[in-house]
Amino acid sequence: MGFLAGKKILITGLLSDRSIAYGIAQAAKREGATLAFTYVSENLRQRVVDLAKDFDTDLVLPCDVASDEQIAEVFVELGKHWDKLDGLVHSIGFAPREALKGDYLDALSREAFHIAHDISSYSFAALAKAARPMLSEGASLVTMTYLGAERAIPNYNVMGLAKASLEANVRYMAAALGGDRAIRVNAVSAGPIKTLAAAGIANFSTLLKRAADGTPLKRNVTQEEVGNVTAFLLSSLSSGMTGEVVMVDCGFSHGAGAMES
Ligand SMILES: NC(=O)c1ccc[n+]([C@@H]2O[C@H](COP(=O)([O-])OP(=O)(O)OC[C@H]3O[C@@H](n4cnc5c(N)ncnc54)[C@H](O)[C@@H]3O)[C@@H](O)[C@H]2O)c1
Ligand SMILES: Cc1c(CN(C)C(=O)CCc2cnc3c(c2)CCC(=O)N3)oc2ccccc12
Repeated sequence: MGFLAGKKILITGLLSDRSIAYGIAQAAKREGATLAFTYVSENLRQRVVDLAKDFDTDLVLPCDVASDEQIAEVFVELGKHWDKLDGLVHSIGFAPREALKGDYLDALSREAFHIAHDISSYSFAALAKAARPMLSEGASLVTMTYLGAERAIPNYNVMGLAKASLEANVRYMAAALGGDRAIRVNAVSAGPIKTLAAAGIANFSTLLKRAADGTPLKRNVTQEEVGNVTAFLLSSLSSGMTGEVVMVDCGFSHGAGAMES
């Protein structure tokens, strides 16, 4: 019997088999959870339906988090299949590509700031607001953040501000939901991983190598490892944790190597 046996969990952000959401789904399925997924746009539906087959589910719903209607519709539709939701995984981040390269101020615009915060931070609270009526006693919400929230990492730029906002969101959502059915809210801060969101980022391979060399474990973290910690945060094994950001980065952020980078 896995430690997520009988849990009904909605996972957003599944795009490929390299997605962090894919690693999360693998761990959650292994631990006995029943899964549902969302996809951002119609052209990606079949791709996500096919990926969802790896997790024995055909519950795959459209959700562009820029749309309040689509967010609301997710939980109306989900409510037709599940009477309660035990877990929600927010694995969504986006800023206009041109904002993630070069000098922070040169790359910054009001629109890039707005989009990054809307899609990468507000969306987590928006999903929680819409899910709230169907969340079970002891339900757990988890989002994905990055060290760029705390440190000025070259090129991460306005995404760092959005992740800082997301981490504050975790604390305020935990405060709002804790007294209400003991619903918990936490974040996993993952080290760099070569996913589609990382593709096309200038010098990403250098960043990966530097991260591996700079960590106590001398390697990069994997989707599976992020998935295992996320599954733990989704389960009652983490019942004493809420409002927390957990580093899953092979020790990079606390290791001596971080000073050299
Ligand atoms: N890859 C890394 O190095 C890394 C490290 C730490 C944190 N993260 C975070 O992990 C999360 C998942 O990213 P990933 O690395 O798995 O890449 P990914 O490209 O596999 O996933 C990103 C997801 O965001 C979704 N998305 C983008 N805009 C959206 C919108 N408007 N509505 C709904 N969904 C939207 C995409 O469809 C995709 O599924 C992101 O929050 C990212 O910031 C990634
Ligand atoms: C690590 C790291 C990542 C991975 N990571 C933690 C992320 O959070 C990915 C963020 C991201 C957000 N928006 C977009 C893209 C990536 C690329 C495609 C696009 O058009 N928009 O992205 C970086 C960008 C610059 C520097 C480091 C990194």
